Amino acid sequence: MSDTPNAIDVVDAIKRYGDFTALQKISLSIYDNEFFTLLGPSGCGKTTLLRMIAGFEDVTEGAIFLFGDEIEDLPPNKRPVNTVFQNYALFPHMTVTENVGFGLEMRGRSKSEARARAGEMLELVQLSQFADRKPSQLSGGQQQRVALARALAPQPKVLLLDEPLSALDLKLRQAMRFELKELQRETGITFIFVTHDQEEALTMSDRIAVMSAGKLQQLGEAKDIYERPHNMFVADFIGETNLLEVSVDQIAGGRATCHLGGGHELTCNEVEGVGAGARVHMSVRPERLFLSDEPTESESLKGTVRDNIFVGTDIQTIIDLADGPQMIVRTSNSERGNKRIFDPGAQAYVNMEAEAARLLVD
Ligand SMILES: Nc1ncnc2c1ncn2[C@@H]1O[C@H](COP(=O)(O)OP(=O)(O)OP(=O)(O)O)[C@@H](O)[C@H]1O
Repeated sequence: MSDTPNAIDVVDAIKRYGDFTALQKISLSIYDNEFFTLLGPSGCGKTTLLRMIAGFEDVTEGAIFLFGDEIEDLPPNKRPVNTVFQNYALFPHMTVTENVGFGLEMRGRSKSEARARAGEMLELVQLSQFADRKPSQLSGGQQQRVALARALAPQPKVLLLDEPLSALDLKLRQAMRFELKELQRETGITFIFVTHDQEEALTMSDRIAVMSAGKLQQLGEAKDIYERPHNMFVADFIGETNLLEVSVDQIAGGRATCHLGGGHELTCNEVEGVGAGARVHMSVRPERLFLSDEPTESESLKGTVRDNIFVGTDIQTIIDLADGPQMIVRTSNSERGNKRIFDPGAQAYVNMEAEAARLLVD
């Protein structure tokens, strides 16, 4: 790591509202220039954490540092931080340029300076041709880009984005993901993005903090969180997964030997915190499974195909295991040449490599 201080360090931060603890001793660091996402279901405390960074909420216990300095006593308008909200909050009677320049004038910049900077920002978000329109004459996506331009205009070091895409329809939301990511790269500003949408988080973020019930569940790069979830909550919340209850018999050489309820033996990846004798869940992603009519050299579990569901990009096969619950196998259309699909009622083996099967700490 370089000597550049982290953009944000949250150290043992607790937030209480009366008797209710919204955040339970959260510690995390956000690097400078990073696209960082706080991801979790409604009510998990992501907005609370964002508002504490912005200075709209105080920290009950613990501390938050911005580029190495504690910010406890710094009011929101003195922090080098700006926020983009879900509902844009544009001024309806002002033009696009006036909306973008407004905050600058409030900060004491001259009218002409504010206009010039607004022009640059509108170029950045590719809205120069709409500079003289009123917000009501723009689409939802364009309005959100004006809100972004306005938030970026004062050159914050950190931009906080609170579910900024949730008011947009799906297609626009998907297009805006790339725009936001590009904007972050171009400006080099640290983005802290709040969402409950795991796909949004996976596609945009350098790193993701997964939260639930006021606790940090896991922090890591998107691929890492998807492929190596630490616990049941993360495995279940991010993407789709098969969860099987297993007993751990032995751990050796980075692999765990386990068995299912009916006794069938399986080899899984070893996971820190899980020892021999434990009864835990094993998670395996549906796209890491394949079907065969004979057992293979991989881990093979016998079952009966219940149904095949066509979901556009792939086929979802639901299979009742002889020795356990149902599993879902996903076969992408591009793999259908070399992976078999079985008709409902057929006997088949569900196969997985040991490295795809992951034990979870509950
Ligand atoms: N001012 C407040 N007084 C009391 N409780 C609050 C207050 N603000 C938030 N909470 C509670 O704290 C918890 C976390 O809220 P927060 O808004 O941070 O969740 P969130 O993860 O951002 O959810 P959402 O995605 O629904 O916005 C919730 O249970 C909420 O009801």
